[in-house]
Amino acid sequence: MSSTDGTDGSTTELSARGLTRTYGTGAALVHALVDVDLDVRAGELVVVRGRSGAGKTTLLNLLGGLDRPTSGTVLLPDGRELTGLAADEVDEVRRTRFGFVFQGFGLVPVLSAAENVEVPLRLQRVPGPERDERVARALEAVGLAGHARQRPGELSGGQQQRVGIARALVAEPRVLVADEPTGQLDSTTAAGVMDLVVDLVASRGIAAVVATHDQGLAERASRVVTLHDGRSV
Ligand SMILES: Nc1ncnc2c1ncn2[C@@H]1O[C@H](COP(=O)(O)OP(=O)(O)OP(=O)(O)O)[C@@H](O)[C@H]1O
Repeated sequence: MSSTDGTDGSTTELSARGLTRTYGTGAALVHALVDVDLDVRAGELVVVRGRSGAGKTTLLNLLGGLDRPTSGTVLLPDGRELTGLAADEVDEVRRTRFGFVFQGFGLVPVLSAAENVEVPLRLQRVPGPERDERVARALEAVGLAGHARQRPGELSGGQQQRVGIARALVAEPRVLVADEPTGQLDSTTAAGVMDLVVDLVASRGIAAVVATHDQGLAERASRVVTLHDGRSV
């Protein structure tokens, strides 16, 4: 079941209301995120910008169910509140609905590119032959068909992040959450990875939330959210 309340009939994949996250107490209290509302629809690329410490990672972690807000909610299209689910239900939602891409790639160094991409499918207990086929397709989609057997240490930074993107997309998530995915890449390589993200969002109709300082990506976004001291401005 899914709600279709976008003006073009697209599904609202995530709906955040009044998201607030504080850390610490007393004099050490930090207002990392304050009263943020955000809808992310299928086929949309939402870019989150803001200076270091503005709250970008905090927002992405709450949207992706990696952290819980101090107050506020994140609603899923089936009507459930992600922020109100038990830990095992959140894990299930993360496995089946989300793909994550990280600044540091997050690949397992002793596994080949293909084995890294395979991890989410193993977690979902997808049978072996189907896993192989889907991994091959995912690597091909990110332009790495010929690199399946190489380990991360044998790949360039841009290639490693492409493996990270293939891993995020192999289980066909509805939402891609990427926290500064090109933060460790030179500008030319970063542009290639961003092109890939834009293409994949458009061709697969997934929703993407990307925290980045990349001006080029912001210009191609469906929407830009700018955070300042935890507030959307
Ligand atoms: N676990 C934590 N405990 C205490 N304070 C935290 C914690 N995590 C984040 N903060 C604080 O919350 C604020 C927002 O941090 P956040 O990491 O979301 O910012 P950011 O915009 O992602 O920054 P960057 O661009 O440097 O990654 C900062 O003031 C940070 O110091």
